Amino acid sequence: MTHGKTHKILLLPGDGIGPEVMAPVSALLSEMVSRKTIDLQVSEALIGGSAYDRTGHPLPADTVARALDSEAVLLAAVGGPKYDTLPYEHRPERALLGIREKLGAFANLRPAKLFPQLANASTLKPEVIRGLDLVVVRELTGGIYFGSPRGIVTEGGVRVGINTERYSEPEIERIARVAFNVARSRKKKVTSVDKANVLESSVLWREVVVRVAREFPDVTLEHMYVDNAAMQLVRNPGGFDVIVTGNIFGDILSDEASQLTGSIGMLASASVGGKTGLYEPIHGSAPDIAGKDIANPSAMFLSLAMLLDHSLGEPALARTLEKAVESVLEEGVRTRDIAEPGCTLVGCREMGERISRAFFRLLESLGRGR
Ligand SMILES: NC(=O)C1=CN([C@@H]2O[C@H](COP(=O)(O)OP(=O)(O)OC[C@H]3O[C@@H](n4cnc5c(N)ncnc54)[C@H](O)[C@@H]3O)[C@@H](O)[C@H]2O)C=CC1
Ligand SMILES: CC(C)CC(=O)C(=O)O
Ligand SMILES: [Mg+2]
Repeated sequence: MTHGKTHKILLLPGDGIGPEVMAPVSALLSEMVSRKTIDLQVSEALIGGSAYDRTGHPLPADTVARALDSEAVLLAAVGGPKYDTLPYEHRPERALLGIREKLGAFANLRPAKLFPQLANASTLKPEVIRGLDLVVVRELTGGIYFGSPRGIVTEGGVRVGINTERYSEPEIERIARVAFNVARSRKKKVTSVDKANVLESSVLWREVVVRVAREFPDVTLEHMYVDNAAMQLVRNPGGFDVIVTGNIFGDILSDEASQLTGSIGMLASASVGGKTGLYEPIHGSAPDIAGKDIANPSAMFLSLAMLLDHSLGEPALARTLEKAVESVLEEGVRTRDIAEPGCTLVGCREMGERISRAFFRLLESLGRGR
């Protein structure tokens, strides 16, 4: 099972439910190491509000250095009401954008796939979501979250909040190429989502995507305005294969897509483009449920699966971990967000333990565990 090389990964549990959903994943990794499933060096660092409390900075230099020195980073979530009144530079969310930028993780892949066991957990009719399987390819290090000028200024005695949406041709080209390549391994369809009827940044986005599409004649390209895309996602999600879009539109559409799969607690992501891959559930720190042991850790496990696949070259372990999540769902075990009548309702810790046990059981049945 080991490849003779020690992989190095960094865990960033963060805030709110972050440490709760990270704990069972960290335990799984420790057991993988002690069983010699994989040769791995795992360490942990601070990010977000918890880093601010301990060091006065939400993204300590030590965290950035250790992230850059790792093959992959697994991040849970940051933020919380306690930090909402801090100036932007000190906010946990700034640290999140900062680590993405420092790692050069410009392409955020957010697959939304329906586990058939959760067909009734979605708020949409089963016939609408049957077979749902799409990927949002979100540009992650540009757009309005990063553009300048930004800030709150006073103009003629009136306070004005300013943010800037901007995209350069190279930024659009590289994210478009990622999306077309992803589509090549799937149903060969890309839907580029923009607001080209009102935004110049979107006019350029569309022009560049059309140009890149010529390199991929086997992939079908369609364009959609973001307002229509938001509607089509709940009307006919099966019409999508790969959605490529900018930072803010991708953020919003992927949360919408998550609900089609039953819960935001089910959706993982991979942010790639730099030397070190960054893997995160798409959800936030969920302050409303933090500390109650009711969060769903599945997205955190599925993010580890993406890490094993994309950064560590371990697709078999990744598929086994996905199957472990599926087998626990198949047993009718549910956290509160995906509960249904007759299910076995469990907390975050127990859900995590069950996924881990299923993982090692499946590995053993494949002759890959002890
Ligand atoms: N990647 C990150 O670290 C992100 C951080 N945030 C931050 O998180 C904080 C809360 O933001 P919200 O808008 O409330 O978004 P959120 O994603 O944290 O929560 C939205 C809703 O989904 C539920 N939820 C989220 N994850 C869940 C899970 N694993 N299991 C069960 N239910 C889950 C929450 O209870 C809440 O009702 C804010 O400070 C925000 O800035 C938000 C999104 C992403
Ligand atoms: C700070 C936000 C941009 C985080 C978020 O909502 C996300 O990346 O999905
Ligand atoms: Mg989001």
